[in-house]
This record gives sequence, C-alpha cells and structure tokens, in this order.
Amino acid sequence: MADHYAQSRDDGGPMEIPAIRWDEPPEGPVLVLLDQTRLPAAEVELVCTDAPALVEAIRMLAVRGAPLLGIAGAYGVALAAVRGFDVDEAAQALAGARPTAVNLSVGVRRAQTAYQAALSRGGDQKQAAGAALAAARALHREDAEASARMAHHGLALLDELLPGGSHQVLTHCNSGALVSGGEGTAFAVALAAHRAGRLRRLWVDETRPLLQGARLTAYEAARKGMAYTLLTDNAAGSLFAAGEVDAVLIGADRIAADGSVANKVGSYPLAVLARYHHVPFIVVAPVTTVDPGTPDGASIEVEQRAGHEVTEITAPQVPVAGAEAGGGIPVAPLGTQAYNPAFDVTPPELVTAIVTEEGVVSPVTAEALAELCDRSRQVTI
Ligand SMILES: CSC[C@H]1O[C@H](OP(=O)(O)O)[C@H](O)[C@@H]1O
Repeated sequence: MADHYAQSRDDGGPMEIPAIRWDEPPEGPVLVLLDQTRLPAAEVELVCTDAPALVEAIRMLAVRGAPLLGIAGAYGVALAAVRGFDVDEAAQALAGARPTAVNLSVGVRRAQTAYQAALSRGGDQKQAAGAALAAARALHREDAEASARMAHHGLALLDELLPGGSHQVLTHCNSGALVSGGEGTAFAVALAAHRAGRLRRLWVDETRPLLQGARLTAYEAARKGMAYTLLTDNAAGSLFAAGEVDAVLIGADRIAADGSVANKVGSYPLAVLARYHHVPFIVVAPVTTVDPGTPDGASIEVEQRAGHEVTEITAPQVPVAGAEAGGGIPVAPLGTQAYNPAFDVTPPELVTAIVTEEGVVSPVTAEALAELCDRSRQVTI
C-alpha cells in the first residue's frame, strides 16, 4: 500500500528531502520515498508499507537509479521482515522489479542474507528483522561514503585530464542525490568541480523519454546553484562539434567483468561522439555496480519499457502507475509501435576511465576491474 504526502516548505527555501528514509510511526515501520515521478513540479513523499508497493514504485521509477535501487531493495526486505511478510517472496519480487541495475539484486541479497544468518544463529523473527534493517542501514551509510569518495577521485581525475581553469561538462540522465545515499555518482563529481570553482557549465541532456535530465538533474543543479544548461539529446552532437564539451560524466547501472558499461539509453552515442572529438568519457559508479558475474556487454539484460513512454507525453512526463496506456497526450498516431530500451551498453574501449570509491580504473580492462573488486572486498572484510 502506498500513500502520497505533500511536502510543506516551512521557511520557503529548498528542502533537503532525502530520496529515501526509514520511518517508524505508531502504526508501524514504513519506507518513505521522495516520489521522483512528481519532480520537479511537486515534492511528494510516497509511503510504502509493504514490498508490493515498493516493487510498483521501482517499476514506475518513483525510486530509481542504481545505487538507490540497491538501498531501496535492502530496506524492502527489512520492511517485509518487520511486518511479518514472507521475506523470501518479497526478496524475489524486489530483485526482479527491474533487470539491468545490478545494485538492486545486490542490495536485496545483502538484507536477505543478514535475515537468514540471524535465524540460523537461533535468533527469533524480531531479531532477524532487526538484522535485515541493520544491513539496509549499513548499505545506505556506505553508499553515502562511497559517493563522497567518488567525488574526490573524480575531481582529481578531471584536474589531471583538464588542467587549469574551469570546464564544460556534459552529463546524461540523472546521477545525483536522487540515485544515492549521498550526493550521487557522476553528478557528485560535477558538484565537486562546481564547489572547487572548476565547473564553467553543466550541459544537461534532457534524456528522453522519461526526461530524467530535464526533470531531475536540472532540479538538483538548480538547488545547488550550479551553472547548467538543458539540451535535447539530439543537440549533443553539435556541442561536441563546436568544441563546447570538455568531458562527459555519466553514471552506470551495471558494469560487466570486461568493462562494458550499461547506462541510460543515449550513453553509447555520447561515447562515440566523445571518442571522435577526443573528449574524455568518464563513468562514475560504486564498486557495487561492477558485476563480475556478467562477463561482457552482450550478457547484460537491457530493460525494455512500455512503448507508451515514447508515443505519449504525460503531465509529469512519466507513466501512470498500473495503466496499460500511459493516459498521456499522444505524440504519434494511435497504435504506433515504439522501441523503448531503458539502457544501452558502451564497450570498454570507448570508456576513458571508471571512477569508483576505491579509485580510478583507466584504461578499462577486465584485469584492472578484477583487481579493483578484490581490493574492495579486502577493505569490506
Ligand atoms: C548512477 S545510477 C543512475 C542511473 O540510473 C538511471 O536509470 P533509471 O533512471 O532508469 O533508474 C540512469 O541509467 C543513470 O545513469
């Protein structure tokens, strides 16, 4: 079950409303999401009291973005546990809500494993539920820490690649606080450059069809006082040709063992443009987005979404929950079939560097990624 609660701005200023928070009102624990389908027009919280409501929120992108999906998945398992629902059933539904971002299944599995381990140690249901919640909280905290470290490593890389002055950086989709326990991934690097006085402008791809750039990155950049300019996705090429892009910064949803990067559809063309115009193409993602179990780009399942997201324009530019047709304004003849992959895959040879909280991988090779993952596991242990 899910309810919407509008946010009131008591002092008139921008509120820092977390993308996700756990709450324990008298009527029982809930997971509270800043409903991203309503941004930027309204800051509305969506309250989930069970896993099915969270699964629907994930599917309609009320909560989205790889690292945040992992955090939400972990909290979703904890929510099922504390409310006495079947945890394994909830975990399966949550992990299957969207296929491409590996973080979702990783987060679900982390909380589910903590729950099962507590039971195997002789703990009761309440203790096991507490263990699942503790695992979710730990993942939330770790992701915030990872975001800050990625921003640090990413800014150092920009300074190395683009010494001196301030620069124009292009980003695609949304990779800020709305996808993270902290300030995000690629956007966090741009924000660090802004704070250091080294961001002349952030070019923001609108990111059709769900407009994560226009609706969410512009919303985040405005709140942070960054100099940003919105553009249609098909205008990016002319910016490169005019020499107006100094670097590309994007997030990732899954990085295969060979360094192939799945990210929002439209990322691959930017990588080709960047290569042709000798511009650094930088991917920023936590190590949890690297999936050693996926050997290469061809092995990444790319989510195919409903055609009406392409053939219709809806008021908040997102699908209506549960509706077959989006109920939006048709921009194509009724009955038009649409191709709507949510992601595309960029091969490692087009990626200048992958920035993680553990450091920078460049050039991107399977060996370097494996070493990074091993180093991360040693730190985690
Ligand atoms: C850094 S994770 C953000 C990542 O997630 C977005 O996809 P979606 O909005 O469908 O969840 C996009 O791929 C971003 O790069």
